[in-house]
Amino acid sequence: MTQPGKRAHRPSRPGRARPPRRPDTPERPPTEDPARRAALDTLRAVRADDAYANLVLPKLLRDRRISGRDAALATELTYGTCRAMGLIDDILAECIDRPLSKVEPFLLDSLRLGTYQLLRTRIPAHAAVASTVDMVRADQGPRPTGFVNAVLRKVSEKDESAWLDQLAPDATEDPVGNLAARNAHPRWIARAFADALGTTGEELSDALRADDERPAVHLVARPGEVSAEELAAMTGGDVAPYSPYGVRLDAGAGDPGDLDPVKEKLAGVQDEGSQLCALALTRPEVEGSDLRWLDLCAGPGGKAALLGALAAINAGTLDAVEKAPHRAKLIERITSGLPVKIHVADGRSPGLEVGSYDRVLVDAPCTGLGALRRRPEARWRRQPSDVGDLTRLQSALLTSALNLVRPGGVVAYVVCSPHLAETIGVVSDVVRRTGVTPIDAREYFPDVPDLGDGPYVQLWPHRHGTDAMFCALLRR
Ligand SMILES: C[S@@+](CC[C@H](N)C(=O)[O-])C[C@H]1O[C@@H](n2cnc3c(N)ncnc32)[C@H](O)[C@@H]1O
Repeated sequence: MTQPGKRAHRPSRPGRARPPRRPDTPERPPTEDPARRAALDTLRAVRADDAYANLVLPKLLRDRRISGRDAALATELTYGTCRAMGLIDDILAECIDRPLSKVEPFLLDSLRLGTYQLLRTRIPAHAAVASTVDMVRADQGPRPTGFVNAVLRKVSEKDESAWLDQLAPDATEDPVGNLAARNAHPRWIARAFADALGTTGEELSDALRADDERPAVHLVARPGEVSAEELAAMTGGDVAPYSPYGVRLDAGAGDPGDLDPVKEKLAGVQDEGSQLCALALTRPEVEGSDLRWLDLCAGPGGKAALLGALAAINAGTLDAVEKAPHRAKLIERITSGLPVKIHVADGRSPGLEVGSYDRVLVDAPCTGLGALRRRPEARWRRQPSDVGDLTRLQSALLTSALNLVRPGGVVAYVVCSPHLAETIGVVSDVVRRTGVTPIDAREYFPDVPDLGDGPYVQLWPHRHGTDAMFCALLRR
């Protein structure tokens, strides 16, 4: 299944044909099977409109007033199907005698949802098949129901482990391909993880498994507003192990946007790894002034809000640069009341005073391979060809940051990816070209274990329970 060149790992996207509109509108809860209907409609939006499941589904659940067990089931089915999409398609391809690209798109969405239920849930096979057939009949009439029924019955003849025994590459000949298949990851991403970890053994398996699990929600307490302990008490969460502002909630804790402290802007939703990388920028000593901070890629503003609150406490300011105007608006909303000035500009030439900042954050655009667990469909959408353009942009942004920071000041280069080209590759190249000095970043992640040999820090879900954030600290 995941052998190189044997089959593309991107799930089939058979066109954008839209199914006939159903009589239900998003404002009226569907009468039958609201959970599966919400999951199916989200899968359709992900396929047809390149939508993000974690944006579409919560809105759809709210609009249709779906809550409780139905909401939990819809979430499990949607995110689970998205995460396992490549594996599901490889299995479906074994059960259908024409290419998946020739299967009517709406039927393929339904088959994917049915297959996920058969493989990875405790829903009885007859219920998984019957509920899928019912939805197909309700949408498309009786004609395709025989086909759907027959395909799902074939899928149900084996469990996931038996399918993997048939489809996964041999573990001895291709350990990376085998682990990729067994943890529903594209092979190139498993390879990138293996390269960053320096192993194709057990730790790679742990990393891929952790990446396939639904993550805990992390909150950040706004410095100066509320402490992590108070936030934990308000939300029923646990104080996070490493960030002094962090709180962790259970993976199934519902929509964190509904929590009062988040609504009242006492707290935000932010991975603990992101908090640690933003804090690492503020921790190395700088001689002299320490009042002017810059965030060069600031949208949507999570780190800018944390840095802005810390700058406020120190009577400093933060300039926040963002290229996309709509994302600059999000920074405006999240940092209102803080000493943050927003510039809609290209960070490569933002028109700011050269050599004038004490600390600069470059939280560069990246593949996001470090946050795949939070974006269920992303692993199948990203392509290896994305990496080259991104590393060129990352290098240019880091070079610009080094130009904007004053001598003796600090730059933090951060990406949410463990891909070596985006991490050590970019930083080593810029260090070589500019002659700046890397600082041992591990010192500024106090009490965080398993940080390797330095000087850069790579966090991991399986080691730290955070996204796989990378952080390099450089002194000009
Ligand atoms: C990884 S995100 C930053 C996340 C942000 N720091 C946070 O914590 O919320 C990268 C951001 O850089 C922006 N961006 C992309 N190219 C840029 C450029 N040339 N100059 C400035 N910003 C850019 C993207 O629009 C995106 O908002």
